Amino acid sequence: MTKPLGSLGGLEDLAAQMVSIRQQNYAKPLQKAVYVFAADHGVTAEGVSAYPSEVTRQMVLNFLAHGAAINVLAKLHGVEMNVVDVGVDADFDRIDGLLHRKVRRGTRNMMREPAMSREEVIEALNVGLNLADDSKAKGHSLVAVGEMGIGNTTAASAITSLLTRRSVEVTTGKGTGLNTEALQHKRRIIEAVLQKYFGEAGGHTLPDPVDVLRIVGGLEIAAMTGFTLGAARHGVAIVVDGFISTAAAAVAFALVPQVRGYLFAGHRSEEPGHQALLDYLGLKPILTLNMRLGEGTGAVLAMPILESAMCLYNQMATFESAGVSEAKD
Ligand SMILES: Cc1cc2ncn([C@H]3O[C@H](COP(=O)(O)O)[C@@H](O)[C@H]3O)c2cc1C
Ligand SMILES: O=C(O)c1cccnc1
Repeated sequence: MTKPLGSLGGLEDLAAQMVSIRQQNYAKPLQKAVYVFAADHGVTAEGVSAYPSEVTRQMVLNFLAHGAAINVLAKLHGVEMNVVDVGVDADFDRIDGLLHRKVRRGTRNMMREPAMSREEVIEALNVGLNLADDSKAKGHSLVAVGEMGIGNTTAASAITSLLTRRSVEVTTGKGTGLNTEALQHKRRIIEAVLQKYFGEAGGHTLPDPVDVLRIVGGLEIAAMTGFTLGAARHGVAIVVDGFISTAAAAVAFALVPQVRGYLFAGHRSEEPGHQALLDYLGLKPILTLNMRLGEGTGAVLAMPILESAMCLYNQMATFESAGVSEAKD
């Protein structure tokens, strides 16, 4: 193509991965969607978030009223927005525009008992797997995974420590904005949970990934794991967002390593544990904007970059067709 060799840098890597995912369909325009999975967390009873858990319900209503950051970005970039209730602690029975997939009203408090039963975690995984089938049927070819769930950085940090073997100190950050003292408390809670179920330093062998989800995960996290597995199975490119959706993708990768080839990391979150997950997955973030929001915002922001990479690949002239002289040897 009419450019110095390698001059489009990371865009060339993105195009190469996208072509390998899309195979003979690579020249078709991308059809984009974001799935925002929402659920509550029993562990919020331990004081691990700067915000009260009612915010999960309130933000779901805000998504449906188009007022959240993800609504603005999805609209701007032509991305279909889907909001999924997997386990919000509220009754949404008569609300239109929401995908009603509630497994239960929030997880249990992992400090006292496993967050979910075996049946619940399987049901939540199936919510995601089934939505990936629906997404494929709608023709989506590039999907972003986002979430809303007060307390879910605590679940994501516990998952990250168990999968990556990194200390809670390294995998735990301030989430929505804890002060230094509250952050220390959050770390102590996560350490106590890991000690209780997995022994010293999270044990010596890698626990079963589904057990990790069941004990310290979240309903929306399990649904994101299922969605990631399902989209990869259908050969659809997936953009993971921040810390929590990447934790879900890491569980999917621990279950089925082939998932890796379908994943893009939209951005690098400010949550410190995100880097541990990106290292574990071997992913390089497309953007670095010091964001720490979630909802799928970083993933949707990266979609136009992926589209740009594909358009360059598909539309640029070659040296031969444009009559431009190539490099001297
Ligand atoms: C108004 C508001 C909007 C949000 N959108 C995403 N999150 C993000 O913050 C939460 C995780 O942080 P923590 O573990 O500290 O509770 C998740 O809901 C995540 O999506 C939000 C949080 C708030 C308060
Ligand atoms: O990186 C994220 O996704 C994130 C970070 C902090 C709070 N909520 C989400």
